Amino acid sequence: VVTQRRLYPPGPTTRSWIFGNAGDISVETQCDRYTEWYRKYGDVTYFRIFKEHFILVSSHEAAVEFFEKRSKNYSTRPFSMMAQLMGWNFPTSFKPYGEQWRAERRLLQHHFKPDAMPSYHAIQTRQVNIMLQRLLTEPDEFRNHIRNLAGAIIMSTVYGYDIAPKDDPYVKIAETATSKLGEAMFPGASPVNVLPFLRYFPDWFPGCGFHQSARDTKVVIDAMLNEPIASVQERIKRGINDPCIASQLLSNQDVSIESQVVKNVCSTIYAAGYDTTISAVATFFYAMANFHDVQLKAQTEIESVIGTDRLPSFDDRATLPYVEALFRELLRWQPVVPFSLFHAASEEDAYNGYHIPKGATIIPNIRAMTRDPSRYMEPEIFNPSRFLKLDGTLNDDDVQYVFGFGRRICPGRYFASDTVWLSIVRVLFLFDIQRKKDAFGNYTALDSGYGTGLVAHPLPFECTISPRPRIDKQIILDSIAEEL
Ligand code: HEM
Repeated sequence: VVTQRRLYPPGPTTRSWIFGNAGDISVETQCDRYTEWYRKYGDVTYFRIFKEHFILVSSHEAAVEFFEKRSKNYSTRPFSMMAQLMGWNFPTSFKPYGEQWRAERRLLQHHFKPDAMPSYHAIQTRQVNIMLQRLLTEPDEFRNHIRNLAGAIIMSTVYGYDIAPKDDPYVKIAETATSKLGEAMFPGASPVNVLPFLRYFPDWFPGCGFHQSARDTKVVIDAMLNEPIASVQERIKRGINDPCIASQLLSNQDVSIESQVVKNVCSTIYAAGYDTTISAVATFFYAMANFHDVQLKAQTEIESVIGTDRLPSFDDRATLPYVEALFRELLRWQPVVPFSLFHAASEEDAYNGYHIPKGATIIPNIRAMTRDPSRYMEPEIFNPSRFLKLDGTLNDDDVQYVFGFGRRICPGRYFASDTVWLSIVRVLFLFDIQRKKDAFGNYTALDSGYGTGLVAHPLPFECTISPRPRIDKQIILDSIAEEL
């Protein structure tokens, strides 16, 4: 009997039949390896780690084909044993395609649809202003101010809770839980992800140190799910009804929503929205210090449209095309989630004659799409003008693909866009961001590079943030105080 061997898409040769490409790739090297593989093998690449199949999708066209045209088959998520042991399987983001996911996703979409956005503008404006005030007094602490901005906006929107300026207990819990995410999600990061039977082996067995890490994380995740929501329930009992998302979900009269669903949805917003917002705003400071001419151009636009005696606000967004282009370039230049969240194939499939096995993990290589030379000339250069037509108006590349694809596209994208846009336009208005100078008065190079986690952050770097001399500080301080 002649059986035909199924042909997988092209990809690196395996090291051995058992290991596949395990050892070729790690959390630290994945970015370089993916780049190398798609350049060598094309936009749909196959590799294997033990018996797990992976398909790396590196072009926008292929991503649209998989995740949008064939979304029925590619909208689920891969299973991760480590995520399950840690308790990191609660977020909507990691749930398999199905009823549970659909119910939670519906609630997220309801609260984050475009016409719900103005209801969050007061919170976003207030927190951006707090960040401006802190930048005036403690500019070198800018990374902390950004973390506070992101944490405060989400905690206030979701739980109606004002975080403490330093060491807030809820923020600490969420940060600890999130720091474990790489271990849970990256295929080779924990042995139990590739050899799930290891979960039945005791702690002392070689390679089973993951048990302790899983137990520790589980405690933190339980706190993240339960503690903030308990405080909202407590306030509702006392008759205090904040207009936050949690209290709306808990006191919805029309449909009773299971309390576990409320906890999942609220914590998902934190888990998905905190680190991502921090990354985008931190990249803004990094890019502005590195590409000072871009900063000047944006400031010139703001000054000519708005003047110097009032802060820009959401209503000004459509009148500032260069700032909008800068915002898009920020998302393109250093994509916040370079390899998105992995999708998986529900059923086997064929693509260009190649076999896609059932259960294969599909990796959207967003980073490669942002560096496609046929779309973006000199992709490593930060150049907002690539999003402008000759007449200075915006072109139709709105880089939405950095928020993912198809049925799993980021439901928080409008909210994130508003937070990041207001942050950048107000910081540009008020401050000059520069590289540091050395002892001889020369600007020092700024090339700290980026971390390798699920969410890409610029590694620690320094810059000088000083109020722009053309802006009357007092007028601004007064208007900030009015909006607080
Ligand atoms: C600049 C900021 C952000 C970026 C670049 C970003 C990007 C992404 C990406 C790439 C995905 C994966 C989509 C896919 O699987 O195809 C995603 C999923 C998700 N994002 Fe965001 N995100 C951001 C901010 C936010 C915020 C602020 C929230 C919450 C308000 C949020 C909530 C979610 C959720 C819940 C999912 C999972 C959706 C699902 O699995 O159905 N994100 N995001």
